[in-house]
Amino acid sequence: MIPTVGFNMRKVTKGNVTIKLWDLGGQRRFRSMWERYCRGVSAILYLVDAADRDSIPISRSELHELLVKPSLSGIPLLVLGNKIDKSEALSKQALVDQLGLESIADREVCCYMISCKESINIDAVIDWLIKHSKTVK
Ligand SMILES: Nc1nc2c(ncn2[C@@H]2O[C@H](COP(=O)(O)OP(=O)(O)OP(=O)(O)O)[C@@H](O)[C@H]2O)c(=O)[nH]1
Ligand SMILES: [Mg+2]
Repeated sequence: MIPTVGFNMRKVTKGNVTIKLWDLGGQRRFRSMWERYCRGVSAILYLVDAADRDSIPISRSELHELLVKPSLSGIPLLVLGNKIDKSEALSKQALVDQLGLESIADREVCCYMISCKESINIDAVIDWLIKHSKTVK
């Protein structure tokens, strides 16, 4: 698989709900775009590699830097710890602690541990997104 270069847009339909998703590149050179694409959205989904323990401090600072933007205040946040199929993956509690999620007080925050590879908890993610989607005219 190729890392996201810039961004991709996808529409996902479940039942009678269609969700428009922007997949933003995580590489350093794309991070300055995040705020622009998060403005006005129904929810922000922040996906981290829970098995890449060395990168968690950077994920933490980039997340908190994003969330202080006044344009994004109050937007619900779903943090996903991916790759739980790997033995070195952090536990949910360790991820929540290391990302400093408890300190986020200005919005709804939720965290799920998932595996894209083994399709673990993906349904819960889609249900959360549907619950937080806004109806557009
Ligand atoms: N073991 C395991 N590998 C995964 C899982 N999800 C993705 N990968 C692998 O992780 C690598 C990176 O995935 P990508 O989707 O390309 O990367 P990305 O995280 O979107 O990267 P950016 O777009 O740059 O943020 C690929 O080799 C994937 O096959 C998972 O749940 N478990
Ligand atoms: Mg990507």
